Amino acid sequence: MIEARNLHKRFGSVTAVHDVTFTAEDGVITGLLGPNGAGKTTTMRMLYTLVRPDGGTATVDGVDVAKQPEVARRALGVLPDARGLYPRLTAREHARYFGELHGLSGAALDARVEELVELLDMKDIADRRTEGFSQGERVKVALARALVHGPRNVLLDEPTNGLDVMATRSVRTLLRKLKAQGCCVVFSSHVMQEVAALCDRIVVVARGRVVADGTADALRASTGKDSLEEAFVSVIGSEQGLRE
Ligand SMILES: Nc1ncnc2c1ncn2[C@@H]1O[C@H](COP(=O)(O)OP(=O)(O)OP(=O)(O)O)[C@@H](O)[C@H]1O
Repeated sequence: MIEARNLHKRFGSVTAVHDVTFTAEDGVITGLLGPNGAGKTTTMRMLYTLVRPDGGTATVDGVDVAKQPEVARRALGVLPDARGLYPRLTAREHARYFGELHGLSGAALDARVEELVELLDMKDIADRRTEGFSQGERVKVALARALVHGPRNVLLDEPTNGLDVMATRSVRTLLRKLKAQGCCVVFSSHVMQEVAALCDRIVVVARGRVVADGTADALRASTGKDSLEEAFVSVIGSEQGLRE
C-alpha cells in the first residue's frame, strides 16, 4: 500500500506539487491522471525516493520513504519516466544485474529472469544489447528490471507512452496480473482512455493538486456528466492533455 499525505514540491518559482494526498491500496490499480505539467512525475519521484518533498509524507507499506528510503525501495518496483538503460548490457543482463543488486543469486535469479523473459515476451530480444532498441523494447527491459525482485508495490510513469497497440495490450495484461497477485499498482498517464481502460480508481491531478479521486462511475456521478471525457474536462477545467 502506498500513501501520499499533503505532498508538496517547489522548483524555484514553480510549485510542481501543491498538496497531493491519496492512498493506493493493494490489489487495486490506481491511475494518476492529469494533463502535461500537472505534477504526476514529480509526485511519483517523491514516492520512489528520487526527490525529497518540501512538505508532507509518503509511505510504502507503512514505511516512511524519507526516513527509511532503502527499506521503501526494496518494497517498490519502479518504471521511471527516463527508462535509463545501459546500452552495452543485453536485456537479460539488465534483469540479472538489478536482481543481484536486490540480493538474488544462483538458481532463484536464473528462474526469475526466465519467468520475466516469458511474461514480457522478450525471447527475441533477451540476448541483444539494448543499444538501438525500439521504445516498446526499452519499456519491456525496464519493466523486467523493475519487477525482478517481485515487489509488492509497483510505480509506473506513463508505461504505455509511445507503445503500439500490441505492446500496450501486453503492458495492460501484465498490470492486471500484478493486481491479481495482490500488488499495489500505481501508474500515471495523461491519456484518459488509458486510465479508464485499466484503473479501478482514478486520482485526477491538475496544477499540482488532486481535483478528483474515485472510480470512473463516481467521477461521472459527481460531475453529472455521462462520459468520462466530459467528467475529466469538468474537473481539470480545460481540454488540455485529453487526446494524444
Ligand atoms: N527538476 C525540475 N526543475 C524545474 N521545474 C520542474 C522540475 N521538475 C518538474 N518541474 C515543473 O513542475 C511541473 C510539474 O511537472 P511534472 O513533470 O511533475 O508534470 P507531469 O504531470 O508529469 O507532466 P507530463 O505529463 O508532461 O510528464 C511542471 O511545470 C514542470 O515544468
